[in-house]
Amino acid sequence: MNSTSHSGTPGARGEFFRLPVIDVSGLRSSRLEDRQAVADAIGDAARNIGFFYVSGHGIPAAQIAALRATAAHFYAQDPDWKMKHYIGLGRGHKGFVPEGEEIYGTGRPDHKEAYDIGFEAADDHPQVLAGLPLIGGNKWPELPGFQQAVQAYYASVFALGMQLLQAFALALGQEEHAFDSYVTCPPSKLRLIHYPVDPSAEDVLGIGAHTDYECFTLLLADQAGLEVLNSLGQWIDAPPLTIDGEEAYVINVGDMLEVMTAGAFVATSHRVRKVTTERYSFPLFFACDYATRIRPLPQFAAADAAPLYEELSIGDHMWSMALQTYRYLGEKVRRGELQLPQGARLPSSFGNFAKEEAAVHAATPG
Ligand SMILES: O=C(O)CCC(=O)C(=O)O
Ligand SMILES: [Fe+2]
Repeated sequence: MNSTSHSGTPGARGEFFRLPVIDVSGLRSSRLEDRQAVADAIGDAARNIGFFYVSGHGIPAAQIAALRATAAHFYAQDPDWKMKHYIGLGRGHKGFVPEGEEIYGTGRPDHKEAYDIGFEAADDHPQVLAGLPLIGGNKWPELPGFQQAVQAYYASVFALGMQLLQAFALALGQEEHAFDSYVTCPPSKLRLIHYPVDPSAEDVLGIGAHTDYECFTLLLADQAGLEVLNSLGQWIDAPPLTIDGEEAYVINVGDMLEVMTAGAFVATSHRVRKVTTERYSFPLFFACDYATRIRPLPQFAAADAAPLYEELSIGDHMWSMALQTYRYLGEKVRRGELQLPQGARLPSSFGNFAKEEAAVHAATPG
C-alpha cells in the first residue's frame, strides 16, 4: 500500500470516501511473498470497494503521451471523415462510435464519442472463422502514427492486465497462473473516449451509471469526472492521480469477477458527470476468451446462490450488453437480424446499484 495520505478509509463494506492506492511494482518481483502481498491488497480493495488506483505499473509515459496525441488528432478531423470508420460498418464491432450511439442507465444518450480497438485477430483465426461476435481485425484510420501508437499502448496495458489477472488469481487463493489459459484471443476492448465540452447541454452525463461487463478494467483519464458509487449512495470522485511522477491507473472489478466470487468482489457502479473541461479517457476492458464459462469458484459456490450468479459465457454477456446499449445493434435486434443470446441479463444487473434497487423493491409493500 502507498502512504496513508493516499489510502482509502473503508469502514463497513462499501463505505468508502476515496479510493486506495496500491503499488503493484511488487508483482514484478521474483519473490512470491512480494507478489502475494500486492495480491492481498488488491483482494481487500476488490472486496470492500471494487475500485482502486494502481501505481508502480511501469507503463512508459511516452506511450501514454503518444496515445493522447493521436487520439486528439483523430477527434480533430471532420465528422464525415470520422464516420468512414463507423463501428456499424463491417463485422467485429470495432471503430468509431459517434456521440449519441450509446445509451446507459439514464435512458439518455451519453455525451461522448469513442474509438474502439480490439485484441487483433487474423481473418483465419478459428474464433473469426466460427463467426464469434466481437472478435476480428481492427479498423485503422489513415492517420500517420495512429496504428503504431495504439498498438504499442495496447500491448503494454494488456501486459499489465495479465499481471493483474495473476494477482487476482493469488488473491482468490488460486495458483498464480490458474486463469492464464483462458486469455488467448479475448474480446478485450481498448476505448479512446473523448468527452467534448458542451456548455449549453444541461445535466448530460458523460456516461450514465453502469458496471463494466468484463473481468476488470484498467483506466487512464486526463481530467476529473469519474464518480464511483459507495454503499451510502454517495458518488465519490476518482480524479486522475500522479504518484512519484507516474500517472496512476484506476482499476475496477467487472461483472465477471463478481460472478466468479458470487458477489464477494463487487462490480461497483460508476459514471462520468457532465464535463466542464474537454476530457479523454482510455479504458481497457480485460476479458477472458469469448467462450469461457464463468461461474462461482468452488469456495464461493453455494446451493442457494443467487440466480444472478448462474454460469454464463463471458462473450455472450458482453455481446448481449452491446446489443442492448448500442443504437445500431438495437435496431438490428428489432429488425430480427440479430438475437440476444439465451439467458441475457439486463444492463445494470450487477453491482451495488442493482442490489440497492433490489433491496428497495423487496422492502416496498405490495
Ligand atoms: O471515462 C471514464 O472515466 C470512465 C469510462 C467508463 O466507465 C467506461 O467506459 O466504462
Ligand atoms: Fe465503466
